[in-house]
Amino acid sequence: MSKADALTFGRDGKRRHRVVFGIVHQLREFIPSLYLVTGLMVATGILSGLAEMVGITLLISLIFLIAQDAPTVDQPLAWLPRIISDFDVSLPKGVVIGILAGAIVLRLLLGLANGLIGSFVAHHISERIRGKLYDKILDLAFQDIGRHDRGELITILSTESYTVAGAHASLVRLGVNIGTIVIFGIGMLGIAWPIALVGLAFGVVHNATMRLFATSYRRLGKALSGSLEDLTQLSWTTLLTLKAVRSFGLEDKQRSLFANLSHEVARKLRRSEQLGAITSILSEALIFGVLLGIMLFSSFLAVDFPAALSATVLLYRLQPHINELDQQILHLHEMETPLQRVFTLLAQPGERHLNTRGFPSRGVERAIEFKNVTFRYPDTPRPAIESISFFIKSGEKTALVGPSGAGKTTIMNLILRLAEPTSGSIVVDGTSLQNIQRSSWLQQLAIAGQDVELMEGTVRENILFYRDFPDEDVRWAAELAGAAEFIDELSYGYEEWLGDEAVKLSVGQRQRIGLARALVGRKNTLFLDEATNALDEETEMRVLTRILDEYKEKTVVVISHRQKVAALMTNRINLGGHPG
Ligand SMILES: Nc1ncnc2c1ncn2[C@@H]1O[C@H](COP(=O)(O)OP(=O)(O)OP(=O)(O)O)[C@@H](O)[C@H]1O
Repeated sequence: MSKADALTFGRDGKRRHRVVFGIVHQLREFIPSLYLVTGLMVATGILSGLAEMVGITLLISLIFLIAQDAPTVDQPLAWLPRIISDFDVSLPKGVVIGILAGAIVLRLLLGLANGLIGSFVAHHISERIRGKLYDKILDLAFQDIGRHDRGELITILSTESYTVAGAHASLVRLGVNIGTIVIFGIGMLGIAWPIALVGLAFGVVHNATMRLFATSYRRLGKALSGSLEDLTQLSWTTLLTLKAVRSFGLEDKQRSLFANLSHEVARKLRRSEQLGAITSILSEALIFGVLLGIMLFSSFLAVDFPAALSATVLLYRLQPHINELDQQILHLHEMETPLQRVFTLLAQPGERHLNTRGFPSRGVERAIEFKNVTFRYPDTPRPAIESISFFIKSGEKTALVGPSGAGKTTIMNLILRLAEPTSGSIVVDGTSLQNIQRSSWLQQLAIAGQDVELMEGTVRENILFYRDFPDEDVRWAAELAGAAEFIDELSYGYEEWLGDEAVKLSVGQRQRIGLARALVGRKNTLFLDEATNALDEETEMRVLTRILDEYKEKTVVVISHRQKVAALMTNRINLGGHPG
C-alpha cells in the first residue's frame, strides 16, 4: 500500500479497522517512538480504569460494612473470592479505607500523568507534522506547487495538520477504552456473571447502533473539509485581488459568496455536533434501559445484592467508556479526509536531494551552454521550448529576446533548476548542470524578475530577504538599483515598514527593491527577467547602464522586450517564437 493509498479504505465491515491501522501505519513513519509512547499512554489510562474499579467495589463493600457495623470485610473486592476460592481476603475496616484512599489517589495521579503525557505527545506530533508539511512545501518540485491552490495548502498547514495529533489522541483513547472495558468486563464476570452477560449484550446492540452513524460521519468529514477549503480559498483570493474587487464594485457579490460558504461551514459543523449529541443521548438511553432492565429482573438473577450493586455500578461506569469508544471511532471516520490530505501532501516527492547531490559549483568560469534543450510543462500538449541551443559566455552581457510566450522565463527557470530539461542538457564549464549541487549553484547566482514578492517587514528586511549583509552593502545595492533615491524620501528610510502588499510603493519602486535584493549579494552572475520593465525608459536605461558598469567583469543576462535594453548588451540570443 502506498502512503497516499494507506487511508483509502474498503467497504464498511473492515473499514473502521482500516481507518485505525491506516493511521497507525502513517503515524509510525513520523513518530519513531510511537509504540512506546502510545503503549505508555494506554497503560496509564487502563491502570487508571483499574484503580477506579477497585475503588468502586471497595466503596460499596465499605458502605455495607458501615451499615452492618461489622469490624471486617470478608469480601472487599467482590470478585476475588470467586477467582481464588481458598484465599482469605477478609480485611479490617481501616485497611479497606486505606486501600480505597490509595485507589482514589492512584486514579487521580494516573489521570494527571495521562493528561500531561497526552498533552506533550499531542504538541510534539503537531509540531513535527507542521514542520514536515512546511518542509514539504519548500521541497516540492516547483511545477507541483502550481497544482495545489494556496487555500488548500494553507488549510492543510494551519488546520488539518492538527488532525494528526487528534487522530493519535483518539487512537490512545480507543486503546484505553478497550482495555478498561475488558477489565471492567472481567470484574463484572467475577462479581455477577449474569449482569456481565447483560452488559455484553448491551455492548453488541450499542455497537450496531453506532455503526449506523459511521457513514454519515465519514461523509460529513469529507464535506466539511471541502467547505473549509472553499472558504479559505475565497478569503485568500479576496485578499489577493482586493483592489480588483473594489475597482469592479464586486463587494456585494463577494460578500454573498462568502456568506454562502460560511453558512455551509457553520451548517456542517452544527450537523457534526448534532450527530455527536444524538449518538451520545442514544448511548445513554441504551445504558439506562439496561440498568432499568437489571433492576426490574434482579429477583430472577442468581446474584446477591452487594455483588449485584457493585456490578451494576461498574456497568454504569462502563457506559462513558463504551460511549467514548464509539465517539472516537466515529471521530476517526470524520478525520479520514483531512488526514488523507495531510499524508498525501507529505507523500509527494521532494527535490531536497538536488541540493546536495553532485559537484560543488565554482560559478561560471567559461560558459553556460544549452544543448538541444527541450522542456514541456506537465500536462501540456506542446513543449514550451524545443531543441534550443546557445552559449552564455562568462563575463559577457547577454540579451535574451523573443516574443511573448517564446520561453524566456522557462529558460531562466531551467538555469535556476526550478525545473529540469525534458531532453537535451545544460552544461556549465563542461559539467552537466544536473551533476552540480543545486544549493551551491544557486549560491553563485542572483536573479530579479518582474514580479517582486515583497514581504511584511522593513525596506531593509525586504532587500536582505533573510540573508545577512552589512548596512553598507544594502545601501550600495539600493543605490545601484536606483532605489535609494525614493527610499531616502520615505519617513523612516530603510526602516520604513512595508505592509503585506507594500501598497505604499509603486510597481516601479517595488521592482527596484527586488533589484536591490538581487544585487546585494554581489554575485558574479546576474539574471534580470524583465526586472526593470515597470520603470520609465529613462530611469531603466540609467539603472541598467550603472549596473553594467559595475558588473564589467561579471556575467549579466537580461530578458527584455525593449530594443534599447537589448542594444546595451554585447551578445544577443533570439528565441524565434513558439516552436509549435
Ligand atoms: N507553469 C506552466 N505550466 C504550463 N505551461 C506554462 C507554464 N509556464 C509557462 N508555460 C507556457 O510555456 C510557454 C513559455 O512561457 P514563458 O513564460 O517561458 O514565456 P516568455 O517568453 O517568458 O513570455 P513573456 O515574454 O510573455 O514573459 C508559454 O506558452 C506558456 O503558456
